[in-house]
Amino acid sequence: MKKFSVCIAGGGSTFTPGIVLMLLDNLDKFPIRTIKFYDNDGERQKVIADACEIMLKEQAPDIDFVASTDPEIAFTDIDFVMAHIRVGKYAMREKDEKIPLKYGVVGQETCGPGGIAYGMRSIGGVLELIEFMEKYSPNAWMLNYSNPAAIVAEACRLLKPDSKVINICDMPIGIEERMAQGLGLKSRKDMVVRYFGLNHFGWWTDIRDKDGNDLMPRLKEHVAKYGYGPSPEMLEAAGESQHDDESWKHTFGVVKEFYPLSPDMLPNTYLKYYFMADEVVAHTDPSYTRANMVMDGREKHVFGECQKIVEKGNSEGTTLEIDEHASYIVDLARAIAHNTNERMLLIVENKGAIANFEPTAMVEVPCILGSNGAEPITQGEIPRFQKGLMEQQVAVEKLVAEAWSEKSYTKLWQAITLSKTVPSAKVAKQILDDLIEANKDFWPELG
Ligand SMILES: NC(=O)c1ccc[n+]([C@@H]2O[C@H](COP(=O)([O-])OP(=O)(O)OC[C@H]3O[C@@H](n4cnc5c(N)ncnc54)[C@H](O)[C@@H]3O)[C@@H](O)[C@H]2O)c1
Ligand SMILES: O=P(O)(O)OC[C@H]1O[C@H](O[C@H]2[C@H](O)[C@@H](O)[C@@H](O)O[C@@H]2CO)[C@H](O)[C@@H](O)[C@@H]1O
Ligand SMILES: [Mn+2]
Repeated sequence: MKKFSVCIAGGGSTFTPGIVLMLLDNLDKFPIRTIKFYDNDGERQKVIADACEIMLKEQAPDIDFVASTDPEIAFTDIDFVMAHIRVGKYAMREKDEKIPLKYGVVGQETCGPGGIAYGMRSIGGVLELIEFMEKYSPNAWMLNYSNPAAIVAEACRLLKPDSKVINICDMPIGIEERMAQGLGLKSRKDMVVRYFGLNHFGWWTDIRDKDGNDLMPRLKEHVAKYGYGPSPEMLEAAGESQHDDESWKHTFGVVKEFYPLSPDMLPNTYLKYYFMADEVVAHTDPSYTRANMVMDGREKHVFGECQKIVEKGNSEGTTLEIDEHASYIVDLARAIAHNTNERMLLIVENKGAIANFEPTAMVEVPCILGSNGAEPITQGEIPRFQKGLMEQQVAVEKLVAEAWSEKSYTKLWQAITLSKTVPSAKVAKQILDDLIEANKDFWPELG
């Protein structure tokens, strides 16, 4: 089998070690000859890279490894770029979350004004990665999961329409893993799903097993009681091994509050930021947001473990784990490399997949993925409620991409005003003006 060369862009990400371990665990399905890391922060990347180099030597000494801040070194002779950058890092995520909260508005990484601010930083970073890939490895594909994926995907459509980029989010995958567990299935892959929406803004309409049996009634019964959280029986059987993070536990469980709003479908968790905005704000500590939790939790853990590996010179006893959940990245790469025609939820241009929705919207729908890229599977017409919500949200996402490209203050003000999370144009302007000040090193100057 051909061996592939992979560049992980955002080598210094907290997700990099888990993804490297996952790639090592899948070498039989996706053989690798080279792994390169690219990051524009060499110091941050070095901690992760030095530890990963040790783990690679232990488990797969034949794989060449390079970590660099030089795009020519990192992007030359590459088959796949796996992109997970965070432009502005956690310091800017913290501002994205805290500035809207000052005005009583949801402060979140990808939803509302925080997601818009992050989008205005990410667009330039991701487009630059595409340019590096196309310059140094023109036949390569980019598998992008840098957030905010909805806005990044729209910017790719608008500004790099012919580039070989696949945009994907792991949230439906994470939720489907929980559904499968609840149903007692071995894997989420034992389910065939129909789903429609925008990224972090969608609904499952049909879920069946491989024999075509309808699984929705059992899932609905569970979600009505526990959201995507575990039932008491599941908790007892699994101990606390589910997702241990309190904040995620809450996000999965709280779905039961808004599921009855449209009980014919199963909603994505992040709809809580739109349907429960007031409660989310009321329950958020504006001086200690999710960014603080992640810096104190995942970032400290991953960087601490990497430092220990480097000091000891081996990975014995490390608590770094294979990110099983990220194996969808191998499925993606294999689908393109081996034309597996796998069915996956991807973020693609609508072009009629949702019949009664804007053809140029970047929607999240099941697709068949092969060596020519993604072919969306038609989801038919969607109801007025979801259509109305999605029309508002897609306009926000398109206005952000246009505001970045045209350097337009007015379009960005319109985008923030239009977000369902924001109460008025006046509040939108106050938030925008604070965000401009905080982002002056990252955003284009707006006129
Ligand atoms: N799509 C999904 O479902 C999904 C799931 C999980 C994480 N993510 C995304 O993955 C990314 C990484 O998350 P994290 O929490 O590990 O962040 P992180 O801050 O730990 O890592 C991001 C890395 O990107 C680097 N970086 C920033 N700008 C860059 C640029 N222009 N060029 C090259 N490198 C750059 C940073 O230096 C940093 O090392 C984020 O965008 C996050 O939102 C997406
Ligand atoms: O607040 P963070 O940094 O922990 O997570 C933000 C990301 O959350 C999503 O990924 C989740 C996934 O949905 C869930 O099932 C679980 O496994 O954790 C993941 C994050 O650790 C989301 O899809 C991303 O886009 C967010 O960036
Ligand atoms: Mn996501």
